[in-house]
Amino acid sequence: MAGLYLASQSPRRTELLTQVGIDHIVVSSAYEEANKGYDDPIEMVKEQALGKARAAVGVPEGSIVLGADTIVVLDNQVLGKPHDESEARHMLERLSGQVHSVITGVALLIKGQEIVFHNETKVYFKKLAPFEIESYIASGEPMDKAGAYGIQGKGALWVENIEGSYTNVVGLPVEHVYDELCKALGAK
Ligand SMILES: Cc1cn([C@H]2C[C@H](O)[C@@H](COP(=O)(O)OP(=O)(O)OP(=O)(O)O)O2)c(=O)[nH]c1=O
Repeated sequence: MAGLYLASQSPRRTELLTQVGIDHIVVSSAYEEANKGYDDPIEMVKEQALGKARAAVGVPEGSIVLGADTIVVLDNQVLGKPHDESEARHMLERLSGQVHSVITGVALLIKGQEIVFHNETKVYFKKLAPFEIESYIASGEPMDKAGAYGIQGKGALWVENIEGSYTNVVGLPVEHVYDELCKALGAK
């Protein structure tokens, strides 16, 4: 297989690929994310993922490139990464006791094709007490994560149930990526 280049600075995405044995090289992307101006959250994450993949830096000709973008959607409103602690607090207060979706858009540039897809997971959140939100914010965990929580960290305490892919919530639906890679390479 041609080399796979992951155009992402997210430590979770490279960890997930490594965990399932998909060899890859991490590179940066010159793409500037812009979460505004989209009516449809699914179109938005797909566009952002494609933008990140297309703008991957230092990728040799003929390589496979992977870009991804993850958001939380609650009541048709998009929650991205919080800009500051007060935004993180506001997001967690809104997620408390509710069901939300985590949507990841994925773009694969492979053999001259652009394969773009998304994956959606429903997440059922417990009710959070104010002291829990405050200590979570103090831990610093929310700040680089869509919706201000990490299911793979302390946020796991608040997740009652999920419907769909767990790895999708963490930032990359590896089972879906694997299937698309196999299809594109004619391996399965
Ligand atoms: C909901 C949720 C999100 N996240 C993370 C995954 C993503 O890294 C992040 C969403 O931000 P993204 O903009 O998708 O990704 P990123 O900025 O971290 O990395 P890059 O653009 O370079 O690829 O939220 C978790 O780690 N756990 C969770 O439970």
